[in-house]
Amino acid sequence: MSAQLINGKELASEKRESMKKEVEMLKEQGVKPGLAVILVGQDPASETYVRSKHRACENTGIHSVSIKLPDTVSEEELLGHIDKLNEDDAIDGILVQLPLPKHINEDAVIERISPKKDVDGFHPISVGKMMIGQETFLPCTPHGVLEMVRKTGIEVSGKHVVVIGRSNIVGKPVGQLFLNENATVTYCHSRTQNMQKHTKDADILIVAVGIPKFVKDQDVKEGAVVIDVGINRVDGKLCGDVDFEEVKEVAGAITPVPGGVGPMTITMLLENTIQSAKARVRS
Ligand SMILES: Nc1nc2c(c(=O)[nH]1)N[C@@H](CN(C=O)c1ccc(C(=O)N[C@@H](CCC(=O)O)C(=O)O)cc1)CN2
Repeated sequence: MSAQLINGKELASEKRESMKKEVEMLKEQGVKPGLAVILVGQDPASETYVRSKHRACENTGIHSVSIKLPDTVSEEELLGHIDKLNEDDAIDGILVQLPLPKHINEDAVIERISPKKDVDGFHPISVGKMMIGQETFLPCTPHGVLEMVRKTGIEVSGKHVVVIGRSNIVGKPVGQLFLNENATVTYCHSRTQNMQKHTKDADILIVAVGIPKFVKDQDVKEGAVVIDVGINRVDGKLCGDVDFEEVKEVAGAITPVPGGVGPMTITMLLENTIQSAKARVRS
């Protein structure tokens, strides 16, 4: 393997150690950060992520509350739970695990969360502030990607960042965050013509397309940084959107799956919850 391995698990655990100290300091000021996680239905992957979020809170000293609702729950009942959490002074952050069942309007649910507690950074107010570079909660996966690149000592300013994918929770915001850091950003998606022409020109290639091993060695420039946001289960095994075995021979640095972006997603969620609790201290 020629590429440097960007170890998200290690970076995440370093960050969580310093977060523990921040939480201790907040507690000395009489504030225990609190996170509420709402899970609708029984999707096994979502259940795994929610369990990991609660475990991460517990290990960091953050109070966490779990609300589990059946997949038959009405949108109105779900919104009612959010209303109560918006008013709960012990809760600094609220998140609704996505995806939601089809009968529930995801946008309406996200918009019901108070922007002051929007630790997922998905509310239109948070998204708008991020776009114009104002301080706000940043979406966890995109922020985790930027943090990993920075911590690895990779310069972003002036670099060509190519994002494959344009979802609202990863593709679009990750490009915006890198643009805010003065990168030149290109988005590729299912209608992009001659995608390889773009990916081959990337200094930093971020892949969030949801197709197992979509990016091959011939798609990548020698020495490029490759960030794999994909989490796919193939024959019971986890793999990313990048063909790791091939691409590691060409890239300068690469994230693995598992152990790359995933653990950083949860770490940035903890950071947002602590940021929200600090705002509570100031108010
Ligand atoms: N409300 C939200 N819903 C969803 C988000 C989100 O940020 N907010 N993102 C994803 C799922 N997600 C967090 O919720 C998430 C995905 C993956 C991981 C992770 O640590 N993955 C591990 C592998 C774990 C496994 O499946 O065995 C890894 O990559 O090493 C954490 C969080 C969609 N929904």
